[in-house]
Order: sequence, then C-alpha cells, then structure tokens
Amino acid sequence: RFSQPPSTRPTAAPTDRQPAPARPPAAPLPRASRRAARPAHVAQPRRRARRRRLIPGHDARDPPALQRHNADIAARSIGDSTRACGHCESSVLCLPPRRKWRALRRLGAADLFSPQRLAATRPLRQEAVAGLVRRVSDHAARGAPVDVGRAAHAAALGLLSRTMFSADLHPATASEMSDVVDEASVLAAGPNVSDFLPALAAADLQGVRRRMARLVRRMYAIIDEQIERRVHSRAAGEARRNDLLDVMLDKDLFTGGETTSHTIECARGELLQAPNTMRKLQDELKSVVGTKQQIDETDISKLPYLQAVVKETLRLHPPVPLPPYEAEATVEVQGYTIPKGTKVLINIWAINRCADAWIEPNKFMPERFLGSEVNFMGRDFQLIPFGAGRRICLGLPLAYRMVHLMLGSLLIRFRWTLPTEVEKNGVNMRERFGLALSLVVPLRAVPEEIH
Ligand code: HEM
Repeated sequence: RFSQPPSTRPTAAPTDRQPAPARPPAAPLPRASRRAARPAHVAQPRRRARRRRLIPGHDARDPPALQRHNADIAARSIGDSTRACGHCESSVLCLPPRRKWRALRRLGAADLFSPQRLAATRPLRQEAVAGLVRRVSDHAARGAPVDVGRAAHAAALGLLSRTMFSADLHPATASEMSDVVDEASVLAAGPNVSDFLPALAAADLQGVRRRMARLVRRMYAIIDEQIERRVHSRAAGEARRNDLLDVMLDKDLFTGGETTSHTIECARGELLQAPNTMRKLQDELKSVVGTKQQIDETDISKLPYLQAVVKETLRLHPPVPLPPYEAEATVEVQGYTIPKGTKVLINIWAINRCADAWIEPNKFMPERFLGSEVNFMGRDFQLIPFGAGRRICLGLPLAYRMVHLMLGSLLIRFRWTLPTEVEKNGVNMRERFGLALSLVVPLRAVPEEIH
C-alpha cells in the first residue's frame, strides 16, 4: 500500500517464483459469525460502515495491506518469555483472535473503556492528575528537577489503578510496579535463542523465561493484594464499585501506563526543544482553561493545538513501534508470499514517518494537523500509533484521555526549563527498545509554578 521502507520489506520470494496457493472463494458468513468476525474493539453494531480516509495520491481500489489482510495476520507472534507462568493463555495481548480473545476484548470495550464507563471513572482520573500536579509543585518549590518519564509513569499507574481498582497504589508499590513493567517490556522484546530454535526452548538457555516468571509473579502478587483487599471490603458489606475488579481482571492493562508515560516524556522533550510551539500551546491552554489548576477531560475537544501536539508526538514516537503478528493463513502482499505461521512485524515507526505521506516526516511540526482530519483511530493508515484493525489498542479511549489530561495539566500550571548541562548538550531523544519504548536518558526538567 505504501512503498515499504527497506526494513519492513518481507524477505520471502516474490510471487512469480513462489505463487500463493489459490484460496477458495469466501462463502457468505451467517449473521452470528459475521458479528463474531467484527473487530472486537467495536462493541456496538454500527449502522454505517466507517470509511477509510484516502491518503492523497493513492488509489482508492487498492486498500492498505493492513486493512486488506487484517483477518489473515491477526494472530500474535508471542515470544517464549510470555509463556512464563502460563501468562499468554489469559492475556488479551497474546491470545489468538478466537473465542477467549474476543470475549476479553468485548468485556474491555463494553465494561471498561466504553464512553459511559469512562465518564463514570472521570473524577478518579482528575484526582490522580491533581496528585501529579501536587508532586510537581513540591519540586517547583524546591527548584528541583523532575524525572518527567518516571513522574508520568507513576501518575499513569495511579490513573490506571484508580480506573481498575477504585484505589491508588501505595507510592512504593507503584514504583515497584513501574520497574517490573519496564523490565518485562525490555525482556519480552529482546533477542531470545528459544524463539529462534524452539527445539531448545525447554532449556531456556538465556534464562529469559525464568527472569520473566519472577516479574510476572511479582505483578500478580501486587494485583492479588488489591483483589484480597476488595474481597475483605465486600465481606464487610461494602457495595460494588463496578470498576475493573468487579468485571474483569487482566494484568496486561498495567503495561498501558508505560506507553502513556513515554508519550508524555517525548512530548515534553520535543516541546522543550521548540519554545515557540510550547508558548503557542500554553497560550491556547490559558485562553481555553483560564485559571483552573488542571484541565478537565471535557476541555480536550476545545484544545486543537494540544490535540495536534499529541498526534505529532505519537507520529514521531510511537511507544509500540513493532507490534508482533503472525500470519493465520498464507497471504500475498505486494507480490510477496507470506506463508502461514510467518512472524510479521508491522513497522509503525517507519509508516508514521513515511515520506510519501508526510512533508518533512522527521520534523516535529504539530501545525501539520491543524485543519486536518487525519487521526490515529485506525482509519488513516499513515498514522497508526495505536495499530489498526481488529487488534487495535484496546485501551485507546482511556489512553487518549490520560495523555491529553496529564500533558495539558503539567503545562498550564508550570513553566519548564532544562537543567543547565542538558540545555548545553541538547535533549537526548534516543529510545531504548522494548515491547514499549523508553528514553535511554530519562528526561529531567525543572518546573516553575506559573502564578
Ligand atoms: C499512548 C498510549 C498507548 C499507545 C500508543 C498504545 C499502542 C498500542 C499498540 C500499537 C498496540 C498493538 C496494536 C496492534 O497490534 O495492531 C496496543 C495493544 C494493546 N493496548 Fe495499547 N497503547 C497505549 C495505551 C494503552 C492503555 C492505557 C491500555 C490499557 C489500559 C492499553 C491496552 C492495550 C491492550 C490490551 C492491547 C492488546 C490488544 C490486542 O492484542 O487485542 N494500551 N497498544
């Protein structure tokens, strides 16, 4: 669909040498199966099919590979490490797109991330952001720099914890959870000989599965503590809270904190290097939000420049750059045959910077989104930081709120400067590879309260 960057070009031979096996014409599905085959993030049936928006200059009859072959590559390629403690068997992230995965996605979409559920948990997120602003305020009073990524991660975990358990994590627990998620992300994405030589997987030669098992057990223990607390409070006659604990328990959702905080950290890094953009954004926030201490989720739609900054950050720094897929059937993509069972990496990083679709693709330029309808909801295939198709990020509606809320609130209340040595050498935006990316050198910035 795009002229593929070399790093994403499949290595299988072109079709003239290796023709794809002919596939029988698809019989129309019965109504129930059609419903089941519908992308799971779309919880309610829609009357009108959502149209893909065209990228200028592209042929309408030639849909993007990600759309055309979505059903065929919707399985996950999972590394041996995710088999630790049987984690992959109950993980929405790892499960193949069949009954259990569909049930979990439906539950998540309907009970956790639906507009009604998110409206009900809005005050919890406002409180979590108020806590973040208070902590930054303490640093501002002392003139001390803030580790932006770490502060944002702690706040994102608090935000998730409040949405899922109606309770904050103890700061020490939040900090431990942050370390566990961070380490697990790097471990899961790192090279592992068991993945390349499955016959040797049982031996776990590098000890990756063993290390992952320790992390997963710790994460389960933290979550179990929350469950136990809830069981006790229920036994004591406390009413249902209808949060995630009451409807669904999925450990993967905590990894959403890392992607969210990485986005905040990168946005801040880019803005600190672009004072004019920072000023424009703070002016917009001041004129729309006025003297409020933090922004509200209902303000987001009135803040087009903030939205543009978030889009541009996610375009240049997608936290999950290479979601791992597996071909469920043999498919042909742009003349290449991808045999069933092949691991497929969607190179979101390269797509978001594709020179066919973007002017000056490597430049941080939020203005490109002003007056443009291009969005990251999975319909504009040149901008897919949350993925697209049936495996699109389940937490997108929550992530959307969290990122705008945290970024806007940190900028309306504080003026930010770089510590002298960073100012001199420039911000280091190099990223460390993991399932979710993080900055190699954590961004530190000094807040000053705006009165
Ligand atoms: C800025 C924040 C975030 C970004 C950029 C992001 C991005 C992504 C991407 C690219 C994928 C893979 C999509 C694919 O395979 O095509 C994904 C999957 C997923 N995300 Fe997120 N995510 C974010 C936040 C969150 C949050 C806050 C949660 C939950 C609380 C979450 C839950 C999930 C889950 C459960 C999946 C697996 C879906 C599946 O395989 O069916 N994400 N995310």
